[in-house]
Amino acid sequence: MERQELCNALVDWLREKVREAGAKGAVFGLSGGIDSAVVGVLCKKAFEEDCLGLIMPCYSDPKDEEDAVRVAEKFEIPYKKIVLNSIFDNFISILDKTDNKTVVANIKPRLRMITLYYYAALNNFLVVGTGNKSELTVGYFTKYGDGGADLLPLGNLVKRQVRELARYLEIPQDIIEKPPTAGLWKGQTDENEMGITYEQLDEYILTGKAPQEIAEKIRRMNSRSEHKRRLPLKPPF
Ligand SMILES: Nc1ncnc2c1ncn2[C@@H]1O[C@H](COP(=O)(O)OP(=O)(O)OC[C@H]2O[C@@H]([n+]3cccc(C(=O)O)c3)[C@H](O)[C@@H]2O)[C@@H](O)[C@H]1O
Ligand SMILES: Nc1ncnc2c1ncn2[C@@H]1O[C@H](COP(=O)(O)OP(=O)(O)OP(=O)(O)O)[C@@H](O)[C@H]1O
Repeated sequence: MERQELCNALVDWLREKVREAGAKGAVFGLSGGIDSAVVGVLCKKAFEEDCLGLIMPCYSDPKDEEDAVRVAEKFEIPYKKIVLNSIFDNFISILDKTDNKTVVANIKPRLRMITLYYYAALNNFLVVGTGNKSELTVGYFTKYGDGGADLLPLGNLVKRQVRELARYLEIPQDIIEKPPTAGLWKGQTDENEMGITYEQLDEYILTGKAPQEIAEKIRRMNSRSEHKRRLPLKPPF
């Protein structure tokens, strides 16, 4: 599909799904990264003023917050900033301590999910998530954290296609080129943590081609994360 055609189709799809739900708009987290910038611009095109970008720093890099504000202002996306630092601190202070940084870091996307659903209910909006096909394929998201959403407009696009769409939408170049990161701890990057590059992952998803070792790793990650892409299991009786 041509980029313009794809953009229009996604905007129409968002409107249709929101209308079918009896809702009137969309709320989404604006992180300062490319995925949420694309989602924000698509939602603005679909719902005009009936959309809301939430900027929710939780000990996040201040540069990301600046980038999120820059996107919101450039595209006139209504936005609100909600700092989650103190609720995060309070929350971990009542939990058992652990050295497992992923377990602790996953609280951040889950606090954002709670905040997004609060504003969704307040405004009769749906929560629009930013997950793309590359992340979904290998389960690179927090279950019921950033994975908790009502609609995933980028869910059938690999990261490379999201970048193409971002260029078409005129997302600032430096945001398109930032190394993708979940921002859960200092220095984290998606590619380092996953142990594969988006180029390898996207190529495998689109063509089935990858060096054997990489293909096996992707298949393993896909199979281990199956539980994140389905509803919780229930007994068959
Ligand atoms: N077989 C199974 N059947 C049913 N449930 C199963 C299960 N295996 C684990 N689980 C459950 O899943 C939990 C583990 O999943 P989860 O809590 O998500 O934890 P986990 O997958 O370990 O961590 C999330 C990963 O996503 C990354 N991330 C997070 C947020 C945003 C982004 C991004 O770039 O956008 C990336 C993050 O850096 C980390 O590597 C277990 O604690 C367990 O409750
Ligand atoms: N500080 C934040 N404020 C608001 N929303 C956030 C923030 N951090 C993450 N999110 C939300 O969670 C989603 C997952 O973001 P994350 O930063 O983990 O990686 P990503 O998948 O590379 O997305 P992006 O390219 O938008 O940063 C974001 O797209 C955004 O919707």
